[in-house]
Amino acid sequence: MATSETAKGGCRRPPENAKPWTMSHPSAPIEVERKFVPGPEVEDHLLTLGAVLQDEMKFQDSYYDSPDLRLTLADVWLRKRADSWELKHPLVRGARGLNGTSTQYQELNNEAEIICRVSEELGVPCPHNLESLQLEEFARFVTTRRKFLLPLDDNSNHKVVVDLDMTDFGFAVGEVEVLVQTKEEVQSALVKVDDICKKLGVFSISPVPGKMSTFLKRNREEHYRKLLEAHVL
Ligand SMILES: Cc1ncc(C[n+]2csc(CCOP(=O)(O)OP(=O)(O)OP(=O)(O)O)c2C)c(N)n1
Ligand SMILES: [Mg+2]
Repeated sequence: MATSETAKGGCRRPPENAKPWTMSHPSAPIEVERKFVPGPEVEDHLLTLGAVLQDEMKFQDSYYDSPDLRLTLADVWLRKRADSWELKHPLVRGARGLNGTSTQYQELNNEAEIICRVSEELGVPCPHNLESLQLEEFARFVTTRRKFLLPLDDNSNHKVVVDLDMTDFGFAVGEVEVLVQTKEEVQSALVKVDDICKKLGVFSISPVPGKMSTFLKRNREEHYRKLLEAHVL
């Protein structure tokens, strides 16, 4: 996480000849994830697989976009979780993070990098802080999460995390997630995520809606419709 000095002290711009949206970022992990509908027996199945409850947490997410929804229509998701800014975007600019029934997004947690990426997407010069971009909050909700960690197996060195989430608008969803550092690792992470979903008995052949998609469907119909039209959700 950037210190506020880093964030306010100016953007670290990429080199002139770089195309940052199409590069891999050594510091930015790629989240490979599959959502599922959690049944009443899912925790028992997790324990049978040797998972341990790593954490129980409650956090509020606030999501931001420009008034013309330019970020989310490009499948770029800017949020403030607790006091930290976070950005998720597809691995290649113009592509989508939803690939079949799983998702792959690069995650940024460094505030200076986030500011530059957001301003790049908006087509404006990179400012010193996000507030200057006059983004608007379009969603805010609280999630209660039980985070399970699965044991490493012999065939894969991927750390698999399973989150069981419940939102303050009464929506429950589960996620099987692996973080990798390079695009080359994505395929094997996908295999691992699918394998765990099958072992948990939660493998679905169609995409399972997440918290955001459900929030927008219930609260921001027009925004939801535009994202469907743009094939973002
Ligand atoms: C199935 C599916 N999920 C997300 C998207 C796109 N998208 C919508 S909102 C959004 C941002 C939130 O990502 P998600 O993993 O759904 O939320 P959460 O579990 O709270 O974040 P974590 O704690 O794992 O970092 C994305 C990527 C999509 N198109 N399809
Ligand atoms: Mg997630």
